[in-house]
Amino acid sequence: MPTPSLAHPKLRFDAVTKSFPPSAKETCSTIVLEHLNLTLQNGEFLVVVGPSGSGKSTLLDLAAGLSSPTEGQVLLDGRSVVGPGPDRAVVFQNYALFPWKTARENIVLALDAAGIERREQKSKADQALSLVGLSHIADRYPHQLSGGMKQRVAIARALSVEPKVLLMDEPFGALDAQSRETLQSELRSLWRRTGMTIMFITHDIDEALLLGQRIAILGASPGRVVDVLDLPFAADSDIDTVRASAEYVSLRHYIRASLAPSHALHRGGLA
Ligand SMILES: Nc1ncnc2c1ncn2[C@@H]1O[C@H](COP(=O)(O)OP(=O)(O)OP(=O)(O)O)[C@@H](O)[C@H]1O
Repeated sequence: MPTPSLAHPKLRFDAVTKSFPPSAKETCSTIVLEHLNLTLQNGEFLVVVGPSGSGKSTLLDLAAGLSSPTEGQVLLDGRSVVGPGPDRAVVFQNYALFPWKTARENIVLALDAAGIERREQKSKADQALSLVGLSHIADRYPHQLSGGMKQRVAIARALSVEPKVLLMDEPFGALDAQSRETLQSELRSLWRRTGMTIMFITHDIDEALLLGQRIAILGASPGRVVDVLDLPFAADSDIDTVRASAEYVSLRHYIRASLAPSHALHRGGLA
């Protein structure tokens, strides 16, 4: 019998609809995602872009098991996701580090929650910090770290439990341009080294083009996948060369047009 990881995609949204019940002043439910299909293969780096309110975070929460679909299902290795688990780690925009714990202790907490034996926790935390180049700040508290360092600790914490899938919700959104660029290139090289499956949410088109292998474009009201683009850039290409290429410029135009409120998708007619 084939193993599930060979027989199934790593992560699959199968005809997923998500609606929220009406609040006290509303009469109708809000349908956020409707019959959405999306697949991530093992080891793939997929970026999801979409206008504000199109349901990107809702989609990521479903993959994380933080909420459940109203209809359809989310499958990890062919099995229905029924809640959070150490096989999926989430990195949010706001770091979510405990301020009274050092960088290492923040990671140890996650390892403890994932059921890693106590005697292995420190070495695993140190390994994860080393992966993101932060071995030297293991004993510092979050207030002693820059925004970029805090986000690296959050990424190290996510990686420490060796998840099958890394789910990232605008992880670099709060950073200055330079830290953002540095972390983008570090994430890309981490992905190449680890072969992890990554689902990354952003509304920054350049970030999407520079990071992903594929980009899924969500449309709004209700959210659905309007297009999935395969990116032609090699994983180890030089960023400046990619940015200057005609393909990059053309794809950027296309995605911008797709995200505009009255998007007219004329892919063939792009400059
Ligand atoms: N718990 C909830 N109850 C009701 N509506 C919700 C809930 N969570 C999200 N929504 C609605 O779902 C829609 C999609 O929200 P979501 O945060 O997924 O969008 P997004 O694409 O990530 O937006 P942004 O880019 O602005 O972060 C929004 O209209 C939001 O108001």
